[in-house]
Amino acid sequence: MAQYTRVSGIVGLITLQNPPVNALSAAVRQGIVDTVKTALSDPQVKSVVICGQNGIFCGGADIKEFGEKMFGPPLIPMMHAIEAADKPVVAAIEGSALGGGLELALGCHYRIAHSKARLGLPEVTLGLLPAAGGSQRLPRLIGVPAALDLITTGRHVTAAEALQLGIVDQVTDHNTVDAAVKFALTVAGQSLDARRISTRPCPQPSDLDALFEEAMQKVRRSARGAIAPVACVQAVRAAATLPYALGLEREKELMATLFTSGQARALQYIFFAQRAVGRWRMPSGASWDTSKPRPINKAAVIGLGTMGQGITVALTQIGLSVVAIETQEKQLMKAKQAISGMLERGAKRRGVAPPLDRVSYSQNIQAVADVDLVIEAVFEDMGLKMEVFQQLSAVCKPGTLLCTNTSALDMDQLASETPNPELVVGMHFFSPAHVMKLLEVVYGPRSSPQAVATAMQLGKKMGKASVAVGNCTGFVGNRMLKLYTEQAFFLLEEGATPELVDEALEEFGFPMGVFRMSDLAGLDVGWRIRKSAGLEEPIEASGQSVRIRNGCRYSPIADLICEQGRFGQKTGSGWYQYDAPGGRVARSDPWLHSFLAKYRARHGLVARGIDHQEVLERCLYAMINEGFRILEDGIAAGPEDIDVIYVFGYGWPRHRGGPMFYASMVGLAKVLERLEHYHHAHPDVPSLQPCSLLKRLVASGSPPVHRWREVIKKLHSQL
Ligand SMILES: C[C@H](O)[C@H](C)C(=O)SCCNC(=O)CCNC(=O)[C@H](O)C(C)(C)COP(=O)([O-])OP(=O)([O-])OC[C@H]1O[C@@H](n2cnc3c(N)ncnc32)[C@H](O)[C@@H]1OP(=O)([O-])[O-]
Repeated sequence: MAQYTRVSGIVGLITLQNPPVNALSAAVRQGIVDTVKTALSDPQVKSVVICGQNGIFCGGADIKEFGEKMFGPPLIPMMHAIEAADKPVVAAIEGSALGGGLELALGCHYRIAHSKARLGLPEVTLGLLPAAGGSQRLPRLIGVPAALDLITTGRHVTAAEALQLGIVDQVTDHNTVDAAVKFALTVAGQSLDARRISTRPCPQPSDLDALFEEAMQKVRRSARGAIAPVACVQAVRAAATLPYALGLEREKELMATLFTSGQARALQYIFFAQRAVGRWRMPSGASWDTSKPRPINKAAVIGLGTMGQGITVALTQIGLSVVAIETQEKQLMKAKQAISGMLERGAKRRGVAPPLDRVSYSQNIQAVADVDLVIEAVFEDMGLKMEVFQQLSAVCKPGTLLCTNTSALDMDQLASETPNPELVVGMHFFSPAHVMKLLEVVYGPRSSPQAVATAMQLGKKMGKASVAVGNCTGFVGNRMLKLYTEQAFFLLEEGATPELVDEALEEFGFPMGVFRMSDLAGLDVGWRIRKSAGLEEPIEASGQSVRIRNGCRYSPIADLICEQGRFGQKTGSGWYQYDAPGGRVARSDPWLHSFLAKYRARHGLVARGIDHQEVLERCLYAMINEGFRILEDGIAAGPEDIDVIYVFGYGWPRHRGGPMFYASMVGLAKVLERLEHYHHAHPDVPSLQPCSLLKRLVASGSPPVHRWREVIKKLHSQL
């Protein structure tokens, strides 16, 4: 829908109306076509202004229409009609002008933006490219290098940067529509030839081939198998080498290769999943729209190790006053320096003053008496954490929310240490806490919906992808990761090498394979968790094989190399070799290969050929199977929760949508068949036994992923 009015006597004002972001749905496109025609044929009108309702210009094409049959006027002729107009058309940009929204503005003759506006062509983040002339007009307006940067990254630019790049003609701090109407009055009757961007020649970079070669190498390196960034480079190249009309044809061709691709569907699924997880629901029925968060003005962080420091920075950067507690003086001094450094660097990037005065430091837990929320981030030891929660219960004012950053321990056991377990939730950050986007908000059986609502809102304010999950060992992310890693260890026993496993996973799109990631994180972390889970080597006298734990197959390989002091990068060797402790470059290690050969010989294991397909099926399907168990247990409310956790916290390649979406793309029947195949081959590995929810979904015809919540709900209602 688009509304037409005449203002200031001679200016036709067209207002896009499609809340919340004025997306270019079929109805909006029809509205634009009609109102532009009205304005151009209205003799009284000398110039036109296009703006958006509710302080936002336009969020682009309507992504919700992508899966459906397209109807209504197409975008490109609509943009051409505006550009070809014989009256100046001015875009009044407030809030956002993104994707088709910016392309609409590029079809106009002038662009006025509010100083807080954000502009960009983020189509690549949806597995697409700017397909309404944007890949042809933007290079003509701002040059090839700048256009390549914006189109291949999809990043949003501020109004100030848009002015500097030449995307907009004016920036205002006042009412943008008024400014645009005033501007439209001044350009009425002026020639528009030079303002029609598509008619301009594209500025030619000095060495075009070298520039595009470098751009293509750059996107191929960072894309990790994503196809849209490559197509974006090809589209911009068309702008630099072809006349506009032929370039537009090329843009259309390339878009056709992307539009129906699995990657585009995966990326658009994640776009909506990221928004869906904000509409959280607990098994009790309490949910985001029935639970009011508490206001949080002052917070505290207990324990200033790496995680505590990052959490302090994340809280301070959103304007909270933070009390940072560390009992060890030396560590406190070290942390103070690190936190100040992170705050200064963050402030410099945002061009603001560093909020150092918002953090106060103390060794005395009494200092948290007047805060609204506490996040405990001390060493991962239950005894120590229980002590801290006892102290907090004694010190904190009534109603203070007590949160733990534990990554695997039972947060409900900690709640038992307080008189108000309803005020206890987990806030599981990922390292570095002020950078990583994921936050698992963990609720126990006694956590109040208000406590969950407060933690979720705080997460959103910190710019986190916050996901509400139930309390269990490892919550969602680490619980699934355990099965992924376990299969990788079994594959080593059966003949694989760390290199082969990592190669397969990195080819799939993970930034790092399981063994390189483990060397980065430190093998001792996993070793400590396995020990605290009682998985130490059985007493020889027990006669139990070292490769059996609790009656199930177990691989002690990682424990054995930890016993050698090989903890990964930090010790200079782990699954790979490094030049020195702290080295970053992983090199194959002959010692480890001979260790594996001796290990297999000692346990009578015969190495066999293992290909990439088996690595993916074993590691990913075991993880996915556990994902179905998590849904069955109600620990996660829907597949979107699991997929957002893996994409934003565990490096799952975004263009593959997340483990559960990937399973739906592969086909649930295929995943079930392969799991049954591997479980038959490895009956002593219960995690390979297909989950009943998976079987139920296959039996009910493998419904699409967005319909799984219904099946799960029905399942839970029958339980
Ligand atoms: C031809 C052309 O070349 C091509 C092919 C294209 O143009 S492809 C499209 C390119 N455009 C984009 O990539 C921009 C995508 N949107 C955003 O980045 C953000 O939304 C925002 C604009 C910066 C606002 O952020 P926000 O934080 O204030 O609100 P929100 O929670 O994100 O969004 C509020 C609600 O609006 C929904 N929504 C947002 N953008 C939408 C869009 N383009 N289409 C449909 N729905 C959209 C969103 O799902 C949510 O719904 P619900 O969850 O409430 O039901």
